[in-house]
Amino acid sequence: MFQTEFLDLPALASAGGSVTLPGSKSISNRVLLLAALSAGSTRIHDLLDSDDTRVMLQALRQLGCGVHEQGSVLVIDGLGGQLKTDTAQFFMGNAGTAMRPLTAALAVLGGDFSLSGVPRMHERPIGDLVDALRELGCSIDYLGNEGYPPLHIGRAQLRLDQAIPVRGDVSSQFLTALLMALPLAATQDIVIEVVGELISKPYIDITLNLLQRFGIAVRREGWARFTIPAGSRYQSPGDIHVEADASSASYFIALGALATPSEPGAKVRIQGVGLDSIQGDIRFVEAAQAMGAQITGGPNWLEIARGHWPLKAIDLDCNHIPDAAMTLAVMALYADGPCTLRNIASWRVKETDRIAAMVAECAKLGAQVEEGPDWLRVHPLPAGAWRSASIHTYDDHRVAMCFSLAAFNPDQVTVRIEDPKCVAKTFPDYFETLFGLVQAQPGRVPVICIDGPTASGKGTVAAEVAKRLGYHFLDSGAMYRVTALAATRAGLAIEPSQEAAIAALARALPVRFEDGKVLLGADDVTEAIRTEEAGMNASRVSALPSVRLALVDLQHGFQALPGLVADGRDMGTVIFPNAPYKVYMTASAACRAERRYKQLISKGISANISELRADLEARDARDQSRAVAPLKPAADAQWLDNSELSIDQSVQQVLAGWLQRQAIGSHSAT
Ligand SMILES: Nc1ncnc2c1ncn2[C@@H]1O[C@H](COP(=O)(O)OP(=O)(O)OP(=O)(O)O)[C@@H](O)[C@H]1O
Ligand SMILES: Nc1ccn([C@H]2C[C@H](O)[C@@H](COP(=O)(O)O)O2)c(=O)n1
Repeated sequence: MFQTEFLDLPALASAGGSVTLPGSKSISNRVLLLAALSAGSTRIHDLLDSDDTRVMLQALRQLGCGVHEQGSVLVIDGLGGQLKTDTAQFFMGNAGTAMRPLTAALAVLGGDFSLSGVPRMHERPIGDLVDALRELGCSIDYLGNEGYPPLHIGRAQLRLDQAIPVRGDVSSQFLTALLMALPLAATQDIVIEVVGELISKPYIDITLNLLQRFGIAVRREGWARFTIPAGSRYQSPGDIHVEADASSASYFIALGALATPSEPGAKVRIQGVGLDSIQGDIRFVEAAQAMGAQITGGPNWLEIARGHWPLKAIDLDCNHIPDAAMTLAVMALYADGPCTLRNIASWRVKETDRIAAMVAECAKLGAQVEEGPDWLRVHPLPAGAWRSASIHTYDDHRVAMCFSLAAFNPDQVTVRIEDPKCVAKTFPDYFETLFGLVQAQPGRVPVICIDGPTASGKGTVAAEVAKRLGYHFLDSGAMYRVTALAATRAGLAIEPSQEAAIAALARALPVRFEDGKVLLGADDVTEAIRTEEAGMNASRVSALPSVRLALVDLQHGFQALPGLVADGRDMGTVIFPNAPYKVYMTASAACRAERRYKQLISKGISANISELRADLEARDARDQSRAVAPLKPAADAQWLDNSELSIDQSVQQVLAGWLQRQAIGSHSAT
C-alpha cells in the first residue's frame, strides 16, 4: 500500500492482463457477523482484509468470538446467539457495514454497550435505524448529536407483536441491520415494514441470500414487507466463499473501456466475480456497456475491451449501483456528451458527501459539472482542456480509486491523488494492482536522476526521495559493486584484459534487490559490497566500456510506474538522458571524507580520515576521467552542493525542485 502523502499518476495509455480482486466488503462484513451469531464454526474463504473488515473482526473478538487464521481461511467460532460479555465499548472507524448491523444485533440482545467511530461516522445518520429498534423495545441513547453515533445500548424489552417500521429511502443498511438482528429474537413471526421507497435494493438481495446460507428463510412481499419466521435460528453453513468485490471491479471495467489494448487483442480480465454475482454493483457492467465498453463474462470472470470511442453519453438512474456509479462520473469525462447520474441522494451521506466531492474534483481537472440534491451531470473534457490537478480524496477510498482513471486523459497531464492510503478501506493494494495492468504513455514514467561524486549523500537522499514519492529506487553503484564482487569471486582480475569475461558475467548477473538487501544468487552481499575496497573495485570495473553496456538493460528495467529515483554517476547523462529532473549532488572533499569516516566508524570499521579523503579523490578522478560515461553533471542538471546541509534539508531541496517541475494544482508538497 502507498503510505505517501500523495501519489502522482503520470499519463497512462494502455492496459491488458488479468487481475484477481479482493473480496467484497459488503459480503465480508455480513458473513463475519452472521458467522459470529451462528451456532458452530464457519470457515470463511477469500475474506476481504481491509480497514472495515478489521473493525468488524475486532468487535467480534471483544464479544468473545473465536477468530483463527488457518492459512488463507479465517475460522469464526460462533456465539450461537448468546453473547459472552454484556459490557463493551466498540470503535467502528468509518465502517458503515459494521456500525449499522452490529448496533441492531447488540440492541436486540441487550447489554451495556457503546459504539463510536471517526468524526465522519458521527456525521452519518443512524436515526431511522434507532427509531425502528426503539419501536421494537430496544434501549438506545445518543451520546452526541440526536440521530447520529456515538450510541449507548442498554437492556431490551422486546415487543414483537406489531410490524416494525423502518425507513428505506436513506440507507438500505438500516433494513439489512434489522434483517440480520431479528432472527436472534424470533420466538414468533416478526414483520418489518419498509416506509418510503427502498433504495439500493440489490444490497437487500445480498442480505437475504446470505441469511438463507445461514439458515434464515425470510419471506418477502415486494420490497415493502419482510417476515422473519418464528423459530428462526442461525446455523453455520460450514464453509463459505466471499466473492470478489463488484464495486472494486468497476475501476477495472472502466479501465478496459478507457485504455487502448497493451497489445493487439489484449483485454482486461477480472477474476473472482462474474455475471452471476449476488452483488448489485455487478450491474455496473450494463452501465459500462451502455457507454460503449465491450464486456464478456462467465460465472467467476469478466473480460473488458475498449468499444465505442469516445464513450457514449448516458442518462442513468443509478439507485441500484450507488457505489460503482462514482466510477461512471469519471468515465463521463471521456464521453461524447454530458452524462447525468440520477437518484444518488445516498452519496451525500457516505464516507464524504460524494456528490460535492465529485463536483469539486472534476472541476479541478477542468470539467464543467452540475449538481442537484440527488443528481450529478458531468460534461466531457475535450483534448486541450484537461488540467493537471491534485485530487483531494476526503478519506474516501472510492474518490481515490475512481480518479486514478483520469490519468488516461488525452492531454497527458499528471493526476495527483492525495492520501492514497485511504484505499485501505476496501482495497489496500489498489494502486499496485493498477500499475500491474497499465502502461504509461511512452517516455512518461518519470525518472529523477541524482548523480555526483562519492559520499556526497546522493544514495541516502535518493532513497528518501523515492520513499516520499512512492517511487522505485535504483542504486546503480550497487550494480558495479556486485559485478566487481562477482568478478573477483570468479577469479577474474579487474583490468582491461578481462573486460570481455567480466562483461559476460555482468550480462547474466543474478542480482536482486529485495527488502533493502542486495542478493547475488542466493547470497546476501549487502554488507560485502559496502567496503572501501569494494567501492574502489567497482570504480575500476565501471571504467570498462563493455561492462557498462552490459548493465544498461538492467538499469532501464527499474523505470516502472509510478516513477523512479536513480542515483549514480551517469544517470542523467547516459542511462536516462530524457529524465525530467536531474540533480548533480556534491559536497567538499573534506566534508565527504568526514561523512564517510563517520559512516565507517558507526559500523565499527576503523578508518583514517586523510586516507579516506585520498581514496575518494582518487576514485572521483578515475570516475571523471574514464573514456565512457564519465562522472559529470548533465547539461540540464540542477547543482546541489550540500556541504552545509543536513540530509533532511537535501531531501527537501530535491523534492521542492521536483514538485516545482510537476506544477500540479496548488498542493503544498513536502
Ligand atoms: N547532507 C548530509 N549531511 C551529513 N551527512 C550526510 C549527508 N548526506 C549524506 N550523509 C551521510 O554521508 C554518508 C554517505 O552518504 P551516501 O552513502 O548516501 O553517499 P553516496 O554519495 O551515495 O556515496 P557512494 O557514491 O559512495 O555510494 C552516509 O553516512 C550519510 O548518512
Ligand atoms: N552510475 C554509476 C554508478 C556507479 N559507478 C561506479 C563508479 C563508482 O565509484 C562505483 C561505486 O559507486 P557507488 O556505489 O559508490 O555509488 O561504481 C558508475 O560508474 N556509474
